[in-house]
Amino acid sequence: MEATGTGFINGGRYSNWVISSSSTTYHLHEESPFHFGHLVKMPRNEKKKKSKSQDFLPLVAHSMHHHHHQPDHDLHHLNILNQQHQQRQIITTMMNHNKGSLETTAPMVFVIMGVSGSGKTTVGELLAKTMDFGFLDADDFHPVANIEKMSKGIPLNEEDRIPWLETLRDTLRTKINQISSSSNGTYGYDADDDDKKRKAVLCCSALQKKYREILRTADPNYKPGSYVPGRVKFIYLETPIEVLLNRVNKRAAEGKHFMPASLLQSQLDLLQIDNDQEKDITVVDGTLPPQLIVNNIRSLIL
Ligand SMILES: Nc1ncnc2c1ncn2[C@@H]1O[C@H](COP(=O)(O)OP(=O)(O)OP(=O)(O)O)[C@@H](O)[C@H]1O
Ligand SMILES: O=C(O)[C@H](O)[C@@H](O)[C@H](O)[C@H](O)CO
Repeated sequence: MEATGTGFINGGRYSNWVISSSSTTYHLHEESPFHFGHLVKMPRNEKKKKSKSQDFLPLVAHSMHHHHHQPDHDLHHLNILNQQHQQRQIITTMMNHNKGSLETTAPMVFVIMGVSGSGKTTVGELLAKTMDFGFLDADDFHPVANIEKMSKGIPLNEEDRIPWLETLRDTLRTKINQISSSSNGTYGYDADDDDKKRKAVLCCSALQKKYREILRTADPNYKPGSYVPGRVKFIYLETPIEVLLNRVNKRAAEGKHFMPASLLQSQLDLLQIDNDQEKDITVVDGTLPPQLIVNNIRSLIL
């Protein structure tokens, strides 16, 4: 992902900032009467036109707005850290436009996703440890029947997955509500509070777009079907089949995991990534050593 400024930060207002990932380009723009920003995909021809005026000044830009009616909710910032010419990191709190009010949408839950063997647990645990985030493994939320089914080499179907995903959604929602409410309004030290404030990493296959949509709705402000980046963020571990087969065969031979290697193909068949619409998916190279993957995740989205 990289930030390309095609405009300027002007007295706390931004205009024409372009944020792009390899496959998608978004355009932050203003809408009157309030200066809220939201993300819209920029048409390709506009992308070309704009690129002439791109300005790669190394900068730390910070923009904040207060909406005069609801100061607490109308805060929004855009932080852009340009480190080197080629390597830019974006830390951005995206805006949600919801009936005229603004909400901050800093990610609170990071879903590490991908097929079996892509390294979700390995990377997720390391990320959580490094960032001092909480750690959740979706496998721990499967009913016994699902685990038994997979152990027998039978892929789960929709009826098996939906209730499981709904349980995960509810768990994430509790987490998001805890973080939101513990960050303000309380005084004095509460031993539980530190834990409640911690963001979370969830490892979950989340293979299909509709499955991810269930997890997105853990964010109480997420409007289903809108695909506006919210508090749930996805990180996809992209790993080629040869590497996956190697890993799951090795794991099966060691008898370390309930998931047989034979189920990998069924997972690959289901895998669906809609980068065009799903702006909240960050793709990382899953073949690197775990520590490097974690570094990449941190530099891309944290
Ligand atoms: N980046 C990596 N480099 C090398 N080996 C890895 C990497 N990530 C994971 N592995 C190895 O691959 C195997 C699968 O990893 P892991 O259990 O983390 O994957 P997973 O996506 O959580 O799988 P599942 O969905 O089946 O639980 C393990 O043996 C692990 O040690
Ligand atoms: O959706 C699914 O088919 C399952 O969740 C699987 O992805 C397993 O849980 C996981 O891969 C094994 O650890």
